[in-house]
Amino acid sequence: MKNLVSASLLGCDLADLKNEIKSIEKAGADWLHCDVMDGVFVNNISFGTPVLKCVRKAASVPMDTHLMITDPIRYIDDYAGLGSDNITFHLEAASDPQAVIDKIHSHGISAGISIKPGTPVSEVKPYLGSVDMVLVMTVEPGFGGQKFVADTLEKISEIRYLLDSMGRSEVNIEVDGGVNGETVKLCREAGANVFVSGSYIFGAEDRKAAVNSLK
Ligand SMILES: O=C(CO)[C@@H](O)[C@H](O)COP(=O)(O)O
Repeated sequence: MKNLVSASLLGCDLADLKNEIKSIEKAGADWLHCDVMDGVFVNNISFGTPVLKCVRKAASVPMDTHLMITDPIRYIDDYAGLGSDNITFHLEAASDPQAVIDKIHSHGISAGISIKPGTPVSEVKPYLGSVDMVLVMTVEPGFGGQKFVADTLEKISEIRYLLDSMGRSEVNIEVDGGVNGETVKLCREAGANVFVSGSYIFGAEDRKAAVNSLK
């Protein structure tokens, strides 16, 4: 399975967004990871539709939208409509996760489901047959620059095992939080193939080398 790097815009200089997008695309990022936070599901507020519309115009690579918001079904039409290629929502934030997956799919785009470090695999298992990606948070969602939580590796292996047993090996497993040149190896060994990175790649002197080290 191909390794992909999804650059988290939360780690860039937001006052220079267009140039930052161009720079990280030139460095080889495969996707742009856009963290939408509502200050309720997580203790932080980031950006929303007005900013992502501008990101879509400035970017050439797929937009990987990560909704860290309560009751995400309310906003699927908006984030699909502005040009997201994938929308990932949190299992913990949705009263009917299957309805959210179906709504994302009704727009003809990829659907991801995410779990926080404390959420067991058993809770996401019922949805493994219908999602295109599982995002395992490797930090508590809300802030960039945190330390990788190694306990999450076991969950990645378990999800990869379940997907393989179901004949769904093509489903991506994405990891997000504290991903760098070292922790990426552990994630890959456990079965992840999409690596979200903010501070490690945007903070690097040589962004191309940093992106390559993740691939
Ligand atoms: O979703 C989040 C945080 O909630 C992430 O996408 C972070 O933005 C990743 O940042 P680093 O840990 O790579 O600095």
